[in-house]
Amino acid sequence: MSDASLSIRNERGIDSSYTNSDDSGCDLADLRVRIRTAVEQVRATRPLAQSFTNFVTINLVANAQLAAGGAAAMSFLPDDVIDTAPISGADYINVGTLLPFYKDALPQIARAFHKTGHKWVLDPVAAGIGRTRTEILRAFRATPPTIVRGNASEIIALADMWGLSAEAEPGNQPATRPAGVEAVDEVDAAVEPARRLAQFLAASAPDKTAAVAVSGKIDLVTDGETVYRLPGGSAMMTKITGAGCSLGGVTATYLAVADPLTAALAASALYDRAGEIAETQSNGPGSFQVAFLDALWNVTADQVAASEIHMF
Ligand SMILES: Nc1ncnc2c1ncn2[C@@H]1O[C@H](COP(=O)(O)OP(=O)(O)OP(=O)(O)O)[C@@H](O)[C@H]1O
Ligand SMILES: Cc1ncsc1CCO
Ligand SMILES: [Mg+2]
Repeated sequence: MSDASLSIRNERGIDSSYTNSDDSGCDLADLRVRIRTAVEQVRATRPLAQSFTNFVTINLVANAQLAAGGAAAMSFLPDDVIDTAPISGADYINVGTLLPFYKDALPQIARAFHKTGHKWVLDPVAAGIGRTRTEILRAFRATPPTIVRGNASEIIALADMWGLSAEAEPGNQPATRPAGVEAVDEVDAAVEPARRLAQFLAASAPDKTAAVAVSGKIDLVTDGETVYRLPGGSAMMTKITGAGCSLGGVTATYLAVADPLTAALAASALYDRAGEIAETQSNGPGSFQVAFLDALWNVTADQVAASEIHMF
């Protein structure tokens, strides 16, 4: 694994330092093609990505999926979700606000997805908090998602919970947990947990591919082998609720048309570019959210694909 930093100037001139060769001869050039194709394909084919998500941000998740060019459907009933799965390119499950019946409903849905090899994205919101959430997240270990997307503390807590940290055993209390839904850890602290989680997910996937995405000031995406860092976005994204949740929903939208690594990178890059554009066109959290949805719609596939990506 090389620690050579490979950064490419994007169209907005955010970064101009090349500390490695250019994209030629490395996977990054190919990844950029895959990212651009995923963005274009979503806009051309409007894939459905169904969501079972929290009540706080459900509207933003659906609107962001539509603004990215996809289609949305929200449901909380296992029979609904399982019946719709065949026409949903990938599903999104977010455990932010739980009700008692979810303890049976969510593992039932995950088992059905596992049986059919249906792709899904997990957002382990508030991982480590509460017995019910912990039971649900532990149950997913036997029927894992294709992508896990969360903030650093959630990724660390989930890896601990699944016994994937060097010191952890399944069932032990996680070493860290978020403060409510907010991270208390830096993205860099989640590199190893994210890599181990991605390796675990890939080993259970029918085609042996998976990804983990950790959001923050600099996003991190890994397929278990290579770690990618994507800087950018806007601090205003933390002043609206659901930037992360809707990023998970849009990741599922891209997963409907792309492999897990491409889907996670495309969603992160799309959010970074849209956040930057929205910041220049808004005047506070309310107008930022509106400008952000517009930017998700208007940002070009080339802008997303040209994003600054560092590969480690
Ligand atoms: N300080 C920051 N500067 C720039 N972009 C940021 C910053 N913090 C987060 N982001 C971006 O905001 C989006 C959401 O990430 P965040 O880590 O806030 O998710 P989250 O904690 O799961 O959010 P939520 O649970 O409120 O939906 C990502 O696209 C990320 O890149
Ligand atoms: C604020 C909040 N509370 C439960 S879920 C959620 C959305 C951000 O994760
Ligand atoms: Mg979150």
